Amino acid sequence: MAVLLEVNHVFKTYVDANRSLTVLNDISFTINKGEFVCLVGPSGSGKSTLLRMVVGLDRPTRGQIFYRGREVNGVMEKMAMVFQSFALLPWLTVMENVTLGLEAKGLPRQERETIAKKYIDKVGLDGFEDAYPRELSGGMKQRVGIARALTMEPELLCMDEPFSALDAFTAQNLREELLDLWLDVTLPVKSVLMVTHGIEEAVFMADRIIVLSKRPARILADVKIDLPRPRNMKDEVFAQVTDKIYSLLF
Ligand SMILES: Nc1ncnc2c1ncn2[C@@H]1O[C@H](COP(=O)(O)OP(=O)(O)OP(=O)(O)O)[C@@H](O)[C@H]1O
Repeated sequence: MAVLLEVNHVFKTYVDANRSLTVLNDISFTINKGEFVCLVGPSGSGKSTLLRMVVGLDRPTRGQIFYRGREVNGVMEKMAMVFQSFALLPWLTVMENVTLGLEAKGLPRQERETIAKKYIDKVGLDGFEDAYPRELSGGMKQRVGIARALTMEPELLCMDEPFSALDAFTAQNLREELLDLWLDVTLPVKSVLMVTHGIEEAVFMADRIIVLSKRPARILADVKIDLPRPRNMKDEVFAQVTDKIYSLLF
């Protein structure tokens, strides 16, 4: 199976004038083409730090991260990020927010808007192109965040707690839609790496769950989730798998 991402003995220590804080302690794993991988762990264990390094927004103190064999050093093509806080610019419309990354790439306006429209439609925001973020619900704002990431046509979509700011009903709808997007063969997204606090969410979505220890984080387990899809959170086996992950953490 093709390896997309390789995280190789990564350490991260934050150093400032008064202290040094080791957050990640020798993290290694790979993500294959086609996999949906969730990263879970206690608060402050360095999950967001790891994700930021994967997409090139930060650098390991030691160790290396490779994307298709090329070392990640700065933001790379083929990867895009969706943030918990949506990260929308309030003074821009949906269309303008979605085209931001394409603008940074220097694409002409017409082309930007054609690509953006495709993904605005894919996430169900057709008709909201001229709306401003303040006019949107939380779920719609995150749809904008997802559409913006998709315009980068990533193979690996990285997501940092993308549903945790949403109400339960909206979050579940978006989880199911995200799985549809991941399985949609017309889209470039092949694999997903998602950080989450929710063990149930991870078991619902992932092929594999990587469990981190408390800080400085090591990998406690890399658990394959073999449940058939679509998964049902009310199933007995679902509860058993969820309990197994909880027991690793608590
Ligand atoms: N730029 C930074 N400078 C110094 N310390 C930082 C920086 N970014 C994060 N940290 C610290 O590193 C630790 C890990 O943070 P991180 O956000 O990666 O954890 P997390 O597992 O994603 O947490 P949570 O689940 O609460 O979101 C925290 O103690 C945080 O305060």
